[in-house]
Amino acid sequence: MELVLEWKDVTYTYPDAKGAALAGMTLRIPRGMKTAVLGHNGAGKSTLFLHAVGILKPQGGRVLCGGKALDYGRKGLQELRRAVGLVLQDPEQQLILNTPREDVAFGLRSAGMDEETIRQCTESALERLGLQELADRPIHHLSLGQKKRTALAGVFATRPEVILLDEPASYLDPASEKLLLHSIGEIHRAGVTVVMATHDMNTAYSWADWIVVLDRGTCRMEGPPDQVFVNKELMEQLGLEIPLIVDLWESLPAGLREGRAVPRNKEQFKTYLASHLVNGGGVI
Ligand SMILES: Nc1ncnc2c1ncn2[C@@H]1O[C@H](COP(=O)(O)OP(=O)(O)OP(=O)(O)O)[C@@H](O)[C@H]1O
Repeated sequence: MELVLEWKDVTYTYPDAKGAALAGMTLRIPRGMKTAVLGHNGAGKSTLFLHAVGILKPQGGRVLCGGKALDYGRKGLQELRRAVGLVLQDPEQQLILNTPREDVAFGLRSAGMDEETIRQCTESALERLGLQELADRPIHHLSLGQKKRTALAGVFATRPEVILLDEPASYLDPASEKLLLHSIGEIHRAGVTVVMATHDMNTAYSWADWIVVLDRGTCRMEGPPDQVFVNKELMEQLGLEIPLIVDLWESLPAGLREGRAVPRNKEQFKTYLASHLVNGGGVI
């Protein structure tokens, strides 16, 4: 498993804070996978991300990108920010210019690209995220979901190896969340490793290939979703919900489940039920 990012025993305490935000954080993000970072409020998700882009520097331990320890010199940080993009939870903190087209181009200009490349990369990012029709609309006229997709387009346009999304779906209605998840899928299909902090266990289970579970500044579990979520005891201990699909699956008689992987999404579950249950519950 090739790793794109790694935290090794990282500790960090904010100035004036009582306890450590990261208290010996050791975790791995595999290259190319869709990773969900789970954990309660205050578990350390945002602090983890701020370390990945070098905004915060470990007080103990190390952060690695592509197998190399981060270099906090000016050049090292410039390189790191080309490799790792961060999309903040609140797009208002990320969007600077007046329209999506101007804002996406601004990020590329800051990265020192020539005007023709800026134009091409801007158009391609807007198209990939389905924003062409909104490209020249004033940003303050966009909905929250559209602003979030614009912020994502700005980060994606610079073509980082990995994009970290800090609770991207927060405050979105289901339709806007679906659109945003589609956009995130497009970015992953374009070859970017995508890492998403989320409180939504159902989305994490269906969406992610790799799950990390944080608790009080440490990583308590990492692995594929079907291995992580079957550890009911730990999930309960951490007060995290079991995804509905896993819960329903486990309520089926053991004989029906034996030797089968837990369905990953509603469609797989429905297909399974349709082929195994007939006439109001009889088992074929
Ligand atoms: N700027 C800060 N100054 C002091 N303490 C902070 C600061 N930012 C975060 N903390 C503390 O560090 C710990 C980890 O916070 P962090 O924001 O990383 O958690 P989180 O998992 O992202 O939480 P949430 O789900 O609420 O966004 C918490 O105890 C929090 O109160």
